[in-house]
Amino acid sequence: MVNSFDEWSRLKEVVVGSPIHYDTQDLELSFKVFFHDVAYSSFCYPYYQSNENGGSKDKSVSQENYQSSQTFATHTLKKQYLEELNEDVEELVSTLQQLDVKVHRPIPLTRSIRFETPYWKADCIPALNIRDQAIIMGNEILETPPQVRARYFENDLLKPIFYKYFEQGAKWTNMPKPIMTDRSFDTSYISGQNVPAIQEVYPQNESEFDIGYEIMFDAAQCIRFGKDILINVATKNHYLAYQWLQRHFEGKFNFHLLYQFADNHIDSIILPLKPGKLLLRNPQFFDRLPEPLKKWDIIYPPEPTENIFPTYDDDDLILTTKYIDLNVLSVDEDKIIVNSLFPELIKTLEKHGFTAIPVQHRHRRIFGGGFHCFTLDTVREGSLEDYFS
Ligand SMILES: NC(=[NH2+])NCCC[C@H](N)C(=O)O
Repeated sequence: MVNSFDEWSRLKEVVVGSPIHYDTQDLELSFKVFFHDVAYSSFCYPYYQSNENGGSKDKSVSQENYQSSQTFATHTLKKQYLEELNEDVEELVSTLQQLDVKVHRPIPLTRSIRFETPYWKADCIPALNIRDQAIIMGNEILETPPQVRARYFENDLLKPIFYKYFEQGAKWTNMPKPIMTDRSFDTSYISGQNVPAIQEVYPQNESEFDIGYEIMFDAAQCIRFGKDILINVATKNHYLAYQWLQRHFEGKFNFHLLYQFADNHIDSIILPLKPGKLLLRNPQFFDRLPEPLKKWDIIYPPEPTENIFPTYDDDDLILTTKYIDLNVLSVDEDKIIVNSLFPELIKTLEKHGFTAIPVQHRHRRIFGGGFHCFTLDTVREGSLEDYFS
């Protein structure tokens, strides 16, 4: 039976994503808006630092590719990375099984699939970062509305699992699905002002189906602490989702709005490891935490260095910050699955009394996720408790 209220209590069942046929990325508006901070600004990757004003990394993408949402460039991911990723994900699965956790897997993609809605076209990606589009809120499976077009049908690959839980009595809800025309996106986060992003770089073409900003939001923008849920809001799209969630869960969960902690996901910034112990990327975030969390023991991880990552080519597209390994998965209040390639983080967690279970994860920056992103904890032992008062 679905039961998951927090990020740390004893894990009993989990879904682990599938990387099979993660072959391409559509470099179109929704992708660029989503990954702006990491892939399309000078934020985190050396390539951009030497190219501050140089614009986009995908040099192959010409201005014409941006002219319409119907045309876009495609980035092909290297086979070697995918094979190595698959090995690492399989190691994660067997580690979880050895820890007595029941592992479910999505339907793997058997081929690349191009699809079309009445409004735009995209290429399916596999259900790999399954933290992003579904959240377990107690006994309820909640599917969140996609923000990247290629991910529109991704959750269908999880349906056999969700149906099994539904048969066992789970509630199962979908937030409204967006039409996702160009103008559905609030790009003011990118401009850094209350105005849309530069239209030459992020052109938002008009469509007869424009209805204004829509609810677009990822589950990974929430972090669960029993009755209390942190929710990162960076755009009007997210704010609408916040309102939807508050109304839907009124009286059951309290949502604490974090304003622009990040562009979207926050599970490489803040992760509770057990009641009273919080992993936080760095002290810059402390002042903006909800008051009750300021009383918790804060564990700051060591600053990651470039040498813990594989060396990538200039044409590889990096989708995460260097902080991605904070994205750990707790098996219980003691055991935490951590990337073996970041031994300094393992030492830090051990110093704080945790048992680190090292699993190798090489290409987290290419595929956009760590162990927390790749998993959906459907059954944990914890219950609806108040950890904030
Ligand atoms: N659930 C996820 N996919 N989380 C990934 C978050 C990665 C985050 N944007 C970073 O670059 O560090």
